Amino acid sequence: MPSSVMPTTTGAGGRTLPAAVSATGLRKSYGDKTVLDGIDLYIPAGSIFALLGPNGAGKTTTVRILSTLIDPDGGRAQVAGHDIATDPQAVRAAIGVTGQFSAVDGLLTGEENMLLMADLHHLPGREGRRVAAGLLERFGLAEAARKPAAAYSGGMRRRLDIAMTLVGGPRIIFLDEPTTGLDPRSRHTMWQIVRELVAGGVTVLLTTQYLEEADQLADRIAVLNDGRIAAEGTPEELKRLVPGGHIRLRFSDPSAYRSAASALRGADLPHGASRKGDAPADEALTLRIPSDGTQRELRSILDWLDSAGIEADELTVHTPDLDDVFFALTGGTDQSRKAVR
Ligand SMILES: Nc1ncnc2c1ncn2[C@@H]1O[C@H](COP(=O)(O)OP(=O)(O)OP(=O)(O)O)[C@@H](O)[C@H]1O
Repeated sequence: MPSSVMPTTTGAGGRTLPAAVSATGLRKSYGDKTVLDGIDLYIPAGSIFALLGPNGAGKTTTVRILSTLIDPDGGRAQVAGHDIATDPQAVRAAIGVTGQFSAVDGLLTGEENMLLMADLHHLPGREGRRVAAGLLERFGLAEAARKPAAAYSGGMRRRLDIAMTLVGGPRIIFLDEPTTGLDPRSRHTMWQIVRELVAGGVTVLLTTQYLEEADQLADRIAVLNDGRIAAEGTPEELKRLVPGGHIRLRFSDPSAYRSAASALRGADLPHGASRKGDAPADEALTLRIPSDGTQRELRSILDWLDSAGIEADELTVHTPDLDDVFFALTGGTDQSRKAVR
């Protein structure tokens, strides 16, 4: 395939989706330590893809390979339609990368940092100033633009870092742990920034140790563990991989609750739900019916509720959260669970 042709796949409705990033069989070892043991990735243009994994899983190594900072020992990858091995310059021209170690120079002001990037991208002076001012404004840094970046908070530095990445107008952005160490407010601001980037047509590959972050942002998630992709899919698909989903019925009338609970005990529900469905003794008057969360099962449970004359005041579907998935897939201990949160 010529290096300028983007690989494609057939998406929903038979549409052909161009890949912003595609990789097959990426391998990397340091000495006798295998860091990546054959990674395949497919990231459609205009989407957010999260590489989720514990410390040392190989996330940064993957980003460094895809951004041509290091060579893989094996496998192939294309970024923006360019082969990382044969056309690294074109790859670099198409991407922006912000890493765990930021490019921000603390001695320079925010504005000076931006203008330096504009210079690096050979923007003429006036155009450079216009782009810099626009991005500083967009990222809420206009007021602090004349202050040295060393005086910025962690969240401001991270925003400046992304603003600097955007000076060259990249169509694909790699964000390596963009919110590690940020407080909840700054993390939410960063999430909003990522969403806006993608709304503007940019493709984002982000690495994260935070399950909630992947859940909030990503169209698709790959769980990286021990140098391999343990599972890949939409957040909802991943959550369906592990048990723990249920339908919750809440009643306000205690007698309706009691009769529903007794009907449920004798019921023959899908998914073996009936016997376990008689929820905890419950002051909140709720019943839980185990469910895999699929449309088919939900429909049959609703049909059964109708036929049994059960009408709850509230019905909610609970899928297992990514915590459940992550620890099922990575075999994490309580110790690593703490480290990952
Ligand atoms: N240059 C190197 N030399 C030797 N080992 C390395 C090198 N770079 C990475 N490693 C090792 O490769 C493994 C994966 O590292 P990587 O930084 O890709 O993980 P990560 O998933 O990004 O983890 P973290 O969340 O801690 O950043 C680690 O065990 C690390 O020590």
